[in-house]
Amino acid sequence: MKTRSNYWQLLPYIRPQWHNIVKGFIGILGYVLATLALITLARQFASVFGGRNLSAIALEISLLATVFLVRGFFQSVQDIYMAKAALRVAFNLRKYIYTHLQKLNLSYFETAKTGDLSYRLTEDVDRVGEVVHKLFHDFIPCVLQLVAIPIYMIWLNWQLTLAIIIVAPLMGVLIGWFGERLRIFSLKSQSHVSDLSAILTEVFSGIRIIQAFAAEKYEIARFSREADRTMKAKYSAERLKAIQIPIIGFLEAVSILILLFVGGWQIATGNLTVDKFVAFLTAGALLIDPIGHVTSNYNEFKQGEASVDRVFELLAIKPTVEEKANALTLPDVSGKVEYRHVSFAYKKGEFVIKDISLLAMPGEAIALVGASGAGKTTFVNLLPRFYDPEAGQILIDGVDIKDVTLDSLRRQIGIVPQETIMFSGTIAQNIAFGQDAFEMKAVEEAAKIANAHQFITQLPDGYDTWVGERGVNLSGGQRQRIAIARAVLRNPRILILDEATSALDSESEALVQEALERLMASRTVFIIAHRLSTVRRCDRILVFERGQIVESGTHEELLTLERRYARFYAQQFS
Ligand SMILES: Nc1ncnc2c1ncn2[C@@H]1O[C@H](COP(=O)(O)OP(=O)(O)OP(=O)(O)O)[C@@H](O)[C@H]1O
Repeated sequence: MKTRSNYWQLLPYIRPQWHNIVKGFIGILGYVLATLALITLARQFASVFGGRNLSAIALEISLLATVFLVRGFFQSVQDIYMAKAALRVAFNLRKYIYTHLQKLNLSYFETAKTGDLSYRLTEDVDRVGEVVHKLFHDFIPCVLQLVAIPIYMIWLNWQLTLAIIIVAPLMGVLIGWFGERLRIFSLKSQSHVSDLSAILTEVFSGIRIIQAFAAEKYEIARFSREADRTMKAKYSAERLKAIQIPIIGFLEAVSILILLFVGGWQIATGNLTVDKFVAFLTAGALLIDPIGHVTSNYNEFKQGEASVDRVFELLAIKPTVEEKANALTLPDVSGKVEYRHVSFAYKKGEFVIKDISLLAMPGEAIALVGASGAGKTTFVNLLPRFYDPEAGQILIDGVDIKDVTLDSLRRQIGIVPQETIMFSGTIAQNIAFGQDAFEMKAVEEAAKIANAHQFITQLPDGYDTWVGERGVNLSGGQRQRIAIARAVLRNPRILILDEATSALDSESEALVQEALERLMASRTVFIIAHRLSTVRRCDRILVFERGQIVESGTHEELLTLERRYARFYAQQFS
């Protein structure tokens, strides 16, 4: 059971906008006062209307026109400042969530659906912004009118006021009931839409596999099922609104009929003048609009609450790798890496790394070999703190990596992954990834070291060639050399390389290999090695098995041992 609406959590994002909101409120106040002035003028108008005094009528009309103008001016003031406040709330919230997501652990993104995340950051945040806008721009002014106008009406004639508001409690109950049902339908519909968007992201990124497996029909059926659920949930909400509007409309009509009856009766008995009745009717007419708005706002708030819930659900996820409050900046290191009795489990109790100790000296190249699932990737992922170990310590140059800022730690570690991801931008921007300002000369130098300069200069726009989404296609070997250039430019003392397993043509492989060797020179390197040439050339080879290092030594030493590595070598590399 939810006790407190997540809407309250929006308060810290709304508060900084107070100056815009105050300006908007001045607009609202002016607007409500002008509305009350309209009612008074309507009463005066009714009293001069039958009097054949043309100049009095003209004066009243010009006064009415002026009040309408003033009212319009205040409405604009309110519109401008409230829109500004609401858009800023949405902007800040979106930025905050995005920043928060960047801090979450890899493990979160391994299970999260990217389509769903995008939906929450775009559509859901937009809807939250709309709700804030509606609240200040529509709801609060309407509520103010719904308070001010009835007070004025009571002052005019309390019996008539009573007649008009007699159905209000029933209306309130109905609006509340419909609102809650709408919130539930909305939550369902939003979760279906984001599932839909998750399917789309999955499908378009895996379209090759889908076509290769001739799974189009299967995917179309899956998409249709989800689209159908989305449609049904939306239809349920629309059907509910379609029933609600005439019911509320009928209740409004009933209250007007009661008003006409009581008014007619009071005029007949001499307890009410016609001009007062006209003023009263004007006030009643001016109430219809705010009642309609408050009803639809309430529905929108209930629907919007689903988005607010989904947005704050993201913010509630806490990163498990956290920086200490007093974290230090890791100074430039020489590259000595030490693992001390390190154990790690993705799931409680299921250890993937079991009590490993290791000392890597600056400049040492260490190959990690072993069967798939033995824990090699996990082991290296602990170094940049993508995960934190359950037990043990990892030190760089004698400093515990938990004592330093993530930024300063990760800046000292270069990673060349198996699959190079290209971000939308130019080749130069991709090499200088993560830097706003970079020297073109340095980028070119890095590309030269990475054996990438030549193919880049042959591209139509050279270093300015657009890659990534809808950009130029690069081969596997070219992408790898870009990744190497990225690492060269960063110039880290420690390197993590995950050698690509996919076969490159021999020319490309030679170029990549040469680039890697230049990159590795004089750095501490952990390389998940698949190529025999790499393994042999490393200073030390670690053989992983079920989360432990079972053999360690040079290629020759391990071969003479004639144990796992020798078997492995015979199977894999012969
Ligand atoms: N994010 C994760 N969540 C849960 N378990 C995981 C996760 N990543 C890896 N594992 C498990 O941890 C174990 C070690 O995996 P890891 O990827 O480190 O092995 P590896 O030796 O690098 O294998 P490969 O060469 O296939 O990449 C495996 O049993 C794997 O299923």
